[in-house]
Amino acid sequence: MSDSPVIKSMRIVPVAGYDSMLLNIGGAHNCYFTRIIVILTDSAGQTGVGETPCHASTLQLLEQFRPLIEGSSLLRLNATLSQLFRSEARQQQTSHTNDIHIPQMNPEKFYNAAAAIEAALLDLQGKLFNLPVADLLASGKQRDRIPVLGYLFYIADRQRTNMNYQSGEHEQDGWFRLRHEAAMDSDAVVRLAEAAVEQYGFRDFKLKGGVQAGEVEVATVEALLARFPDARVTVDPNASWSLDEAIRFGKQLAGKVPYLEDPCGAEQGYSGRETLAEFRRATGVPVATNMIANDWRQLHHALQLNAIDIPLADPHFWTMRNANVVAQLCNEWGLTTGCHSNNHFDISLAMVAHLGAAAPGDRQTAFDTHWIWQDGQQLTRQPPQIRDGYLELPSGPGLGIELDRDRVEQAHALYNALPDKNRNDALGMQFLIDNWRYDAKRPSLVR
Ligand SMILES: O=C([O-])C(=O)C[C@H](O)[C@@H](O)C(=O)[O-]
Ligand SMILES: [Mg+2]
Repeated sequence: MSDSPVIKSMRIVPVAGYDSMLLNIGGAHNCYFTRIIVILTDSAGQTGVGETPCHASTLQLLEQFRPLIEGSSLLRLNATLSQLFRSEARQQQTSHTNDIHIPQMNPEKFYNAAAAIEAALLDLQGKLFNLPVADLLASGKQRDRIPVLGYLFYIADRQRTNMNYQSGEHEQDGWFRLRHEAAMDSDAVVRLAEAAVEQYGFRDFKLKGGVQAGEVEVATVEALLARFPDARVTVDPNASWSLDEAIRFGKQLAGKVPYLEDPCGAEQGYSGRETLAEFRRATGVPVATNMIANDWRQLHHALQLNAIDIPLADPHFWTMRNANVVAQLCNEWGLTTGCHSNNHFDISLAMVAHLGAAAPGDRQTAFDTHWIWQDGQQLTRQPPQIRDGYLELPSGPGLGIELDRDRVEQAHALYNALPDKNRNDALGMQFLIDNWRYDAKRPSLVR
């Protein structure tokens, strides 16, 4: 024990990358997305890494946790993380919001910070024991490849903005070119899906909804199903449909989609958990959520109401270990395991791969990942690969990835050069619609 490695230093590195003009209820993704990389170095000279969404308050929290992490024993990871969870910062941030997809309104910075630290510690422990992180999660490694879905978006015309969206014009035809081009109708989204299948072999798709009128988005789902009759296709309108609309669209799609994600939310004095329970009863369509079951207390209420079938436990919102516990509960209680995602680099991709690899049982729906929008901007030497619709678990101990230090420094320099460092999806949207403002109950183009 006295020889066990000790954490010598914690480096907190905000980084930025490029994104397409992807539409959601919160507006249009900026041309830049930001993340935080935590790099721990231990007394044996090993490094462990974690990644999490970036926000100024998350950076502050990570700084606050530095004295707890530096000097801690790697073998006492449980005690260190327990201390973190007992900290005042967590007590102050227990409130959760439905606006989880609008990061500037998301108060879960404690979890974001804890998730990055926990992942980096697990990476180090894995290296110490020569085990993959999946084997350090309570259920242990169950598989080597994880089904993931093609996350499709309507894409706005970047040329209508003066923002620094990348063009992809130097790319050959195919996914890497198309992902930068406007895609505002079903035909264009089907073309995107075709290119994504060609590149990654997906059999599952999710359309990010909450953008156009519900009828239009349902028609896009049907167009995808017509083109890929054997695929599993769903839509996530981020609770922008009313309960009545959700039931109407749910009945239309019943039997055709494996689940609907947050089809409705809080309205007229009823909570999102209550309206989703009514939606399930009325339609029989399974419900996935990343909006109303994001901590133990919310999950408990959601399950008591029979409101959901698939908690999309994102390791960045729960931490990897807690998300694995959710997966264990899903397995024991007849629910389905899934995972939410935002734009991310390949360290998060590895975190998600290990989480999926450790989920027990076979009721696992294809995990979300936004990686296809960032593929090519890796911060590691050999990013995990998506082939044939599966994310392959990297081999090697820990998370199985090796940082590319040059690329990390470049991404850090890009972050430092950004004028506005916190995410604001209203900005791009205002080029499309004057004075556009977020409205939780209206798709972003319905104004
Ligand atoms: O509700 C969800 O699935 C998300 O939060 C995903 C986000 O909407 C993501 O697509 C984004 O960040 O725009
Ligand atoms: Mg969602």
